Amino acid sequence: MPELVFFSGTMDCGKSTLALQIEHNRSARGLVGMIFTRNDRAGEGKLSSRLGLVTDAVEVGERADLYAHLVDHLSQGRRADYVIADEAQFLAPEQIDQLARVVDDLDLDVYAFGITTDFRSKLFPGSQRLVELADRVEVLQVEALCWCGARATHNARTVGGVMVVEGAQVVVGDVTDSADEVGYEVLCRRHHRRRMTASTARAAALSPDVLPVSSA
Ligand SMILES: Nc1ncnc2c1ncn2[C@@H]1O[C@H](COP(=O)(O)OP(=O)(O)O)[C@@H](O)[C@H]1O
Ligand SMILES: Cc1cn([C@H]2C[C@H](O)[C@@H](COP(=O)(O)O)O2)c(=O)[nH]c1=O
Repeated sequence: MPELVFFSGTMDCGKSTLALQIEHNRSARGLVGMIFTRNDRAGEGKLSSRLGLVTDAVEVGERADLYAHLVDHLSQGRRADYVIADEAQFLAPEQIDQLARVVDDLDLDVYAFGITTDFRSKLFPGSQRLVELADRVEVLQVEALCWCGARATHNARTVGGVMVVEGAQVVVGDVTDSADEVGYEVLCRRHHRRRMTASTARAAALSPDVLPVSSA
């Protein structure tokens, strides 16, 4: 039975790498994938991993109909044996419904990859719809780690290493600690709640005046 699978995790946990591996293994056996993405850091129409691999992909516009795109593609006599959708958190809920229809009506497996929650730990609308509709939600096995060593479960947005909690939901960026630009850092829930990034923790450790963090 074809499935809609949502591979979810924090930033930097290997989602795009896994997407590229799935693509590689299937294409090595002669299968042809339809690869969708939206707002990849490497630029329009790219699916890229931090390990340096990159492949071409169809850039999904805000109003694109993914089901119609596949029907058009197939009715032109072109092949698609499975579908990959990276950065799926950026898709609209209707586009996730279209992916579910691809599974049910076109009998294709759809593998969607994305972060579940934003920098405020709120669900992205696309990810919410995936959790609602997916046959399976898979958490990636390679753990991203918080600076404290615990499993990272949350994404923080930073400016100069300092966590911010206000701003637009979508700001394309990387897990970097840049002085002025927006960056991201993965944290465990405890340190996300306390707004404690690696650099604020370092600063606190160096300050003799700091009191232990309360349990509040
Ligand atoms: N230099 C490196 N050596 C080994 N692994 C790396 C290196 N750089 C990144 N990685 C791995 O790649 C992962 C990020 O992969 P990527 O597919 O870009 O993540 P995601 O799509 O989830 O944001 C990191 O968690 C790490 O496991
Ligand atoms: C937390 C969060 C992230 N983003 C952006 C930043 C990146 O461009 C992508 C995630 O890509 P990755 O391959 O999973 O690292 O999402 C955002 O726009 N808003 C956020 O709150």
